[in-house]
Amino acid sequence: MRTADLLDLYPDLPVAEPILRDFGGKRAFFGPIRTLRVLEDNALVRRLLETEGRGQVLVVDGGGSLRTALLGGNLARLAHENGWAGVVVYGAVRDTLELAQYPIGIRALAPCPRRSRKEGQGEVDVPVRFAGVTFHPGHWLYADEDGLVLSPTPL
Ligand SMILES: O=C([O-])CC(=O)C(=O)O
Repeated sequence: MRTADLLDLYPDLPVAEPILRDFGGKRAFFGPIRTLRVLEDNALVRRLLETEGRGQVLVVDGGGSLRTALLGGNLARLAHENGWAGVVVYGAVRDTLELAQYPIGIRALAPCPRRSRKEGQGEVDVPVRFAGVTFHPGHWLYADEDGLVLSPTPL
């Protein structure tokens, strides 16, 4: 269902502030949320995307840093191959031409050509907050051209 229709039905659903740009090959996507909190280190992003996605959406709180890219073409291909519905990054991505070729949702603040560290620092499946909303692991995310909506249950 379109996010606008969801909001007509459920006007109180949390809507993220429109600060994220669309980089993926699929503009509308949805799924249950997994989360990560990292800072300029994307080893955990790879570790999660290496697992079966089963239609989930990985939400990465990168602290809003635009100094390094947390996702690029290789990780986007991995996400697609492993069945993730999308990746939402509060931070930067790179290889943007390649990202647009994979039929998954990808949202991020901006592009940045510099790679991230690979140390594996960060937290997995903790509630993360950005764009004025809190993303809880296990809650559902619905995204399309109009916005990004959250729900504690599938709609
Ligand atoms: O490996 C990285 O740090 C990110 C990247 O460029 C890719 O996913 O291709």
